[in-house]
Amino acid sequence: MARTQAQLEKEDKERDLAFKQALHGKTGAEKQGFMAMMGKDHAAQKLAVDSYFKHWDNKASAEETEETRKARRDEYATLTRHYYNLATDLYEYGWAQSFHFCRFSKGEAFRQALARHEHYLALKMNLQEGMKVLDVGCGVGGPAREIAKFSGVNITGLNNNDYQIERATAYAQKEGLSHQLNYVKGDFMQMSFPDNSFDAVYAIEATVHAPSLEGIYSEIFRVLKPGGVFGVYEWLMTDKYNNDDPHHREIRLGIEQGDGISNMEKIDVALKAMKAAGFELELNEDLADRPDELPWYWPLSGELKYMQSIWDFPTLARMTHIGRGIAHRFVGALELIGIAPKGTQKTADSLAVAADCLVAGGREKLFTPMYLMVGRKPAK
Ligand SMILES: CC(C)=CCC[C@@H](C)[C@H]1CC[C@H]2C3=C(CC[C@]12C)[C@@]1(C)CC[C@H](O)C[C@@H]1CC3
Repeated sequence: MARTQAQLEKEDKERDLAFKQALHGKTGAEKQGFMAMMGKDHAAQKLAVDSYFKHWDNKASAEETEETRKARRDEYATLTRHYYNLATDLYEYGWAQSFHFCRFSKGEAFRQALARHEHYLALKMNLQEGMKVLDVGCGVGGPAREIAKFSGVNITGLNNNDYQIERATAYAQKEGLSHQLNYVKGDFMQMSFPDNSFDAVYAIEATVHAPSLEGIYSEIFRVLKPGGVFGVYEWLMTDKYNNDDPHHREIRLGIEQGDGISNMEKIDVALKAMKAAGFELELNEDLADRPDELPWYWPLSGELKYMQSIWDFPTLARMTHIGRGIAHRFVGALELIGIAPKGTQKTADSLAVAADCLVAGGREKLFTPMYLMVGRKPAK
């Protein structure tokens, strides 16, 4: 079916900052994970919940229409911003400060594996000390801090969510990395940076939030200096994904709704988008296809037999069905008595659906969160 191009949403940075202040108050720099979740403004949280879930409630994959999907793409920026308004604390509580998946090696601790995935991208992009680098969709800055330490580069983190920027800024300060890192609020489809600004740009599991891959890759191409390099871990449906198969569609929609994604594409679309944007593709590989003994999705599958370090138990236990069940019911009870804001359990349950669909997508090889592409902007 022919697709109408998504409109870009009009930015309003003052409105977004005021909303961040209203919803998150002082939780941004002062509270962590679970405690931060309890400190939200209830009315503002309701607005974020309604604004996010209006795109998903009563819209099952079997009845999904192109109009429904277009409405999500048209509101990609608001949809993603509110998703992270709702999900950031849960991510930090139940995962880490690096919001991405990774490959796992035997004997390797969870955080070490996350960091290795970040180092691997820096290596493949050949990042060198002193380079001016852009991190597109930087989350709370876990990867930027690691890559800044690993490669000695200076990184600008771009993010459309003020709450994440506040947290990323506080973490950078705490780790004494403020001289190498700075954060900018903005929509990655319409960046405020001039043409030819950066030596390198990377995006770790972030550009999937764009309404169009060609749109985001073209914008990245624009801000890269000639000869500059772009490296990305992309979330994509594989060639095995069949859009006419109801089971496949259910998995894709489950991932999209629980992960704030307006439109997830297949591998061939991403490859064409890189070319159309003007990149010379130097590397493309689905890292999920490597014959690893420990699959990338295992922490979400709750298979603790794969755990490599006993010190990981407190984090990994939270991701199991039991761990999730206890935490989600607990926040549900707090919601009932008015301590947690309304919608906390709904958000957590939606993440749990996403987790199951991510695992199913991984097991059935329908989905990858680590399609690696490295492209270069021609020097002339
Ligand atoms: C959304 C994108 C593009 C990237 C984020 C990838 C992952 C870091 C997240 C995807 C699903 C998330 C879930 C959790 C943490 C972060 C993810 C793995 C939880 C484990 C957080 C704690 C909750 O109780 C359950 C969540 C399940 C999904």
